[in-house]
Order: sequence, then C-alpha cells, then structure tokens
Amino acid sequence: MRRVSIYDTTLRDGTQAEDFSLSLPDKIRVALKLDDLGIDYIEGGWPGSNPKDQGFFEEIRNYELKHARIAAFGSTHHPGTRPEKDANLRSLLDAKTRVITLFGKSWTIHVKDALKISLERNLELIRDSLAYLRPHVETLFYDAEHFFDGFRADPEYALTTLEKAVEGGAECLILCDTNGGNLPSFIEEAMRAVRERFPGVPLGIHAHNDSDLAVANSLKAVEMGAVQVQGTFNGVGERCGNANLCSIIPNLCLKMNVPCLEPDKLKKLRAVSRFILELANMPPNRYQPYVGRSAFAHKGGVHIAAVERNPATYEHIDPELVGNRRRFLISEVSGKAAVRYKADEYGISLSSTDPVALEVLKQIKELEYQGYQFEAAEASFELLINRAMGRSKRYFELIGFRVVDQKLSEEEEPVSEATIRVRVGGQEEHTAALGHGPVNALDNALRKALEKFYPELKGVELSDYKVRVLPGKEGTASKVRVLIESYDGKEHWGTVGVSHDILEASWQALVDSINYKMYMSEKEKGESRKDT
Ligand SMILES: CC(=O)SCCNC(=O)CCNC(=O)[C@H](O)C(C)(C)COP(=O)(O)OP(=O)(O)OC[C@H]1O[C@@H](n2cnc3c(N)ncnc32)[C@H](O)[C@@H]1OP(=O)(O)O
Ligand SMILES: CC(=O)C(=O)O
Repeated sequence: MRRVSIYDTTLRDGTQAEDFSLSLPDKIRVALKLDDLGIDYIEGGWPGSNPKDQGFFEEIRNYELKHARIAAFGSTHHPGTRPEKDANLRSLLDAKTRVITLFGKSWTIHVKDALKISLERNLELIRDSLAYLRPHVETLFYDAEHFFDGFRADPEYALTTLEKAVEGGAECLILCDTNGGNLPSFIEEAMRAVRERFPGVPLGIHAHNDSDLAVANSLKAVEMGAVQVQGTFNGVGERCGNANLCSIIPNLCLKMNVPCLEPDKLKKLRAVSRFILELANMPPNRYQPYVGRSAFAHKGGVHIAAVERNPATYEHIDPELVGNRRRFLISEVSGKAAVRYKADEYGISLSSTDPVALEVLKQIKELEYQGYQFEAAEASFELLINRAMGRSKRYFELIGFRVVDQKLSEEEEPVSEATIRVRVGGQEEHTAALGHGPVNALDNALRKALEKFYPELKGVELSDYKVRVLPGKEGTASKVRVLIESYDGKEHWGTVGVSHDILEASWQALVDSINYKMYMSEKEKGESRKDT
C-alpha cells in the first residue's frame, strides 16, 4: 500500500497567519507533540528570518525525537551574490537539520516583478542553491512556489524550473498553490504534465486555502501520485490559511486507504489540534470538520432518533477514531428521543413515551420560543427535567434584592453594590457585596449569603457571562438572554435566563447555577455513601 508523508509547517507557514504566534518554548512543545503523533516532517521555521527561529533549531537538537525529522526552510540564494556567500543558505546549514526545504520561483511574473531578474538567472538560482546545499544535508526538498499559477502562465518555463531543481539534487518536488486560487481540475491537469515530464521523481503538494479548496486540492494531488502533503494544524497560515492537516490526515487514513499515521495515533488528532490552539491562545472553531466540538453534534430530532438506532445514519465516521465524541443537543428542534437520551446521560431513566418526556419536550419548545436556549445551558435543562419529575429541591428562598450602580464623576469607574435577603430553612440572611458591575455584585452578594449554609459554594466561580439581545422589540426594550458558565475547579456547567430586564435574566441563570451545584454535590455525596 502506498504511504504518504505528512509534512507539517505549522511552526513556519502557520506562524505567517494573522494572530497566530508561538513563543520559542511553545514551538518546542508543539514539535514534541507532533512527533508524538507520528508526523513525518516538522518544518521548524526559516533560520535566516529571526532569532526565535534560529533558537528553535538550536534548542530542538537537545531532544531525541521518536519519529519526526526537523526541516529548515529558506529561499534560493540572493540574485546579487553566489551560493557560498549567501547568508540565507549559510543559516540553513547552520540550523544543522537532517532536512532542508528550499523554495524557488516558478512563475514568470514573480521572476520579473518580484525578483526583478531574468528568467535564465532564476534557473541558475534554483539549480546552484540546491547543488550547493546537496552534499551537506541528508534530505533536500524543493518547494516550487506558485507552481500552478506559473504552469498556467508559461507551462514550459514552470517545468524547466523543476528540471533545474532535479539537476540541483532535490529529492522531492513539492508543487505549491501559493495563492490558493486553483481548482482541483487544474491541479490534476498540471500534475499529469509534471508526472509525464519527470517519471519516477517523487512529488508533493503545498496548498493554500484562498478558494476554500486547499484540502480538496491536496487530496487531488495524492490521487495524482503525490507522496508528500504539506499543511498546518487547524489550517492556520498566511491569509486564509494552509491546507488543514486535521482534515487531510483522517481523509487519507479513513477515506482513501492511504496510511499516514499509525491507527492508534489518529485518536490523538483532536487533542493535538486543541493543544496547539491553547498554546497560541486562539479560540477553537467549533464547526471544524473531524475535530471541532460540533463535528458530531446532532440537533434535529429526526437525526438524534436515527443516530441512536444506528450512528452511521448521520455520521460519516465514528467520532472516536479521531478522538472526538458524539453529542446530542437539546433545542426546539428536538424530539422525544433526544429528551430520553439526555435524561439517560444524567442518570435519569425515562422512556420516550413517558409523560414526563412529553412534558419536558413541550416546555423546551415553549421556552425556546420565549428566547431560552439550552444547547449551552445543559445544567438548566437537567434542572428542568428534575422539576418535571417532581424531584427538584429548593435550597433557598429569595426575600428580595436591590442593586445600585453609582457613577460619581466622568473620570471615575462606576461602583456596583448589591444587597440581598434570603431564607434558608427557617433562617434569614441579609448581606451586601460590591462587584465589578451589577451582575458581579449580585453574584457576590448571593454567594456570600449562602456560603454559610453551603460551604461547597466557596469554590464556585463565574467563568463566562454572555448577553444576547433577542429579536423583537426595538433597542433597549428587547428581551435579553443571559448565558452563564460556572466552574468549581473540576467541572464547567452552563445555565440560562431570559427577561426584558438584564438583572432578572442574570438572576435566573445565577440561581440555576447555584441550584445545579448543590444538586450535583448531593448527588456525589449520595453516590459516595452508596460506595462505602
Ligand atoms: C510563499 C512563502 O510563504 S515564502 C516564505 C515567506 N515567508 C517570509 O517572508 C517570512 C520570513 N521572512 C523574513 O524574515 C524576511 O523577509 C527575510 C529575512 C527572509 C528577508 O528580509 P529582507 O532581506 O529584509 O527582504 P524582504 O523581506 O524585503 O524580502 C524581499 C527580498 O527577498 C528576495 N527574495 C524573495 N524571494 C526570493 C527567492 N526565491 N530567491 C532569492 N531571493 C528572494 C527578494 O529578491 C528581495 O531582495 P531585495 O530586496 O534585495 O531585492
Ligand atoms: C512555499 C510556500 O510556503 C508556498 O508556496 O506557499
């Protein structure tokens, strides 16, 4: 079976993306993670570019990699000098990597307008730079920048640049769709011509995503015989990004029967994708194929009912193969099967025909019509099921609250203060607290009042707070939906509130958050009592 090598350029082309930057220690951590995953080549940077990239190549030598080979990237030598005098080629050799990848120009407008040299001189640059590096490095790759655009403009010249690369000693010709503007049909046409001209020379592909086709173009190239695919994790890269390895790898392994990772490693794909985003402090794209949080999230009632019977009805692969998981979302488009499934997840046994399931379904549809949403507020949904089953418990009773927001001068920040009275059992508690804004003040006052009775609330914090104005009445008279995420050091949970009054909506979500924490604590205690 033909194997395709994966060449990762997250640390080089990936860092050419807007808002994607990694420190030197983080670049090392990413390289080790990619090695552990079984990536064949890791392009660490352009050593002639900046001290961080130089530092990477010095530092990575201290690690013994299990599988990957580190590649240094750079351009052909400067037109105004000779290879042996060129600082860029020198820094490539100084990087002391087992692999060097050199890029050169294939497109006549680049030679004439970007380099401002003759077409003949560019051919010399390519051949002489590679020939100079050849004796000093184990593996030498050639990235033919803008190959496909160059081939469209002047096929013979583009093919001649490849000829010079082969003469210079390149072992693999990587054809680049640098501007990301080509369609799979053209990739096929150009690659057929390259194959005919260079029979037996290994080919690779490096595609950008400006037409949203980088993955498709990379797979087409593999169909046409490419044995190396270059790309980045999560598709980060210059402009619209590079070909996304998080899609290419599973497509090759699972759809095209072209192995490129060990089967047990594929399960780590999602974790590696997340790890890199975390280090770069970038939010994950929940809709990302294969590895996104929503990639196997089912919402339509008909879908959920069918997936429960046979997951293949609405899933193209088993999510666990790439380390992802199936999720069923509760919403107004749910049906009985979704409610029963969710109840089951919470340890509540319900049949689809149980009147409670039908009541819960009716309530969800009504509440969503009012503006509630339970997809990100599963804790509120679980409490709703408990209420419908007559199992909910009241942990406190509100006697009243007042929130005051004072701004005393233009220069000063406003001060928010909340006072609250609650009753727990027969006991009344009256507290006040300040906060960064009225909701924070109310949250602080409520927790201060309750912590005396429920010490477990001390560890709970509000980790996210979102307000959304709902369509309906104009401007400030509209209803708002508040989604709160809470965290107790172990778990996150989401709750929701809706009202015309932002404080009332926040209050509903806060109360659900506290009730949920208390309910879970009791559930845990019950379970640990059962265990002992
Ligand atoms: C398609 C790709 O992704 S290619 C990689 C692109 N990545 C990057 O550019 C990131 C790293 N780059 C850098 O740090 C800097 O641009 C450097 C260090 C490489 C060069 O910096 P500078 O010397 O200041 O030049 P500058 O950034 O203006 O780039 C233009 C120079 O590169 C030269 N150049 C560009 N491509 C090539 C090539 N294939 N072969 C030889 N020289 C080249 C140009 O001739 C020009 O030189 P000139 O100004 O003497 O005419
Ligand atoms: C080499 C490279 O990064 C490109 O052509 O896009």
